[in-house]
Amino acid sequence: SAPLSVEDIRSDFPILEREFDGTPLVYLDNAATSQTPEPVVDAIVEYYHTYNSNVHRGLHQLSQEASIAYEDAHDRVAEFIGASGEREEIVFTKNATESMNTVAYAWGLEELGPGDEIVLTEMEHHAALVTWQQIAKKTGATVRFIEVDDEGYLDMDHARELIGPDTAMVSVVHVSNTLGTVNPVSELTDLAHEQDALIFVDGAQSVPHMPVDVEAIDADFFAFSGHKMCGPTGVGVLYGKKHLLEEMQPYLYGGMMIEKVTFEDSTWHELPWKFEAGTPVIAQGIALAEACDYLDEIGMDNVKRHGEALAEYAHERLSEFDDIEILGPPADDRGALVSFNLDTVHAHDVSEILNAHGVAVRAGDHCTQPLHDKLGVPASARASFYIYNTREEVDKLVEGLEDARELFA
Ligand SMILES: Cc1ncc(COP(=O)(O)O)c(CNc2co[nH]c2=O)c1O
Repeated sequence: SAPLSVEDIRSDFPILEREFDGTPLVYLDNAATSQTPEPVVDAIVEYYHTYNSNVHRGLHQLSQEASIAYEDAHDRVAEFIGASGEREEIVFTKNATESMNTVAYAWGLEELGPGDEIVLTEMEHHAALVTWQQIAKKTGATVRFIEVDDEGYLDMDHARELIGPDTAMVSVVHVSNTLGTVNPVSELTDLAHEQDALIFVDGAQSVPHMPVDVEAIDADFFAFSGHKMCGPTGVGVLYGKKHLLEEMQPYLYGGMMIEKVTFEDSTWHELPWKFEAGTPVIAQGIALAEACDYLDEIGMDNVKRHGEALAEYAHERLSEFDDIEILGPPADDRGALVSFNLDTVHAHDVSEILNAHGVAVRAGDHCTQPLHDKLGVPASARASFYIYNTREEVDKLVEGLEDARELFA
């Protein structure tokens, strides 16, 4: 694909023209949520303007149109991540968190028991860590954590030690939303499968930012959110290998997910509808398919290259300060984000002062409290990049930090 034209891309995001009392917005909080391009907004508006209807093949024209668009959106998302099973391997949820809970309840609650082990990493997002921690408490299973080293990499020797015959599930974040570490998910998948364990990959920070081929990785489950990849809030994706989703029982019951209901019992609809109880995320799912088109038009290799280049530049600029501690791997070996702390200034104050410069970063624990505890920091500030950000915006970040330093000197 042709090299990424940031100027052309920015013209698709009117929000980026916002100013606060004359100070232009510099949006660097993309790991929390990305902005939404006009074609995706237009897809939502077109749905509500022209074919809004409930799905599952009502006999009238509107429902037929909405049903086909919603069902086809599953196929489009499958294609985006290399799932050859198409819609049968793609469940639309409301977000990555719900996708992870779906497997934890529909598989974990049924399959796990005392003696079984769930292997996580110390850098997991709460969406995985708390979910598996609580399922372990309900089932008597044990959660274990692969250690993270001082550079923010997984200790793979420890991984090989932990993943063993008692391991039932490995759950690993593909790209850490705090450290920017890109984990070796193919290697971890091999380690899990050697022990007849399953692996769940949290792709919330990878699917939006790089080419992902779930079958090349051979992950059993993969989760991500539409709102981090130019889609709307309200739609997440659970990819699961077809045979696993076939074997799993639903954990949310109601309409749409059934085949036959009697007063005594019920049978379930085919995949993926078995896992989509009630009226689904229709407009959001259709818009997510549009977001896949938008990103593929740019080219995921370009998206990856652009985000990593900005993170590398930010890392280099921040490294000019001897009072800034950067979390995670070196500049040239990370995803599209940089978390850091400015000595003497709490991350929240950094974020406040950056906001006064129009710069939007996230400050806090980024839903990785145990990791921050391990690192010995209560919080961090995080700049995270996407397709519409520029080097000049990184420079604005640095200017804001220089102001923060002076204010708190
Ligand atoms: C690695 C990772 N996993 C799971 C989630 C959950 O996604 P959700 O269900 O759509 O919320 C996030 C969201 N991370 C962040 C959300 O806000 N700031 C963040 O860093 C994430 O970064």
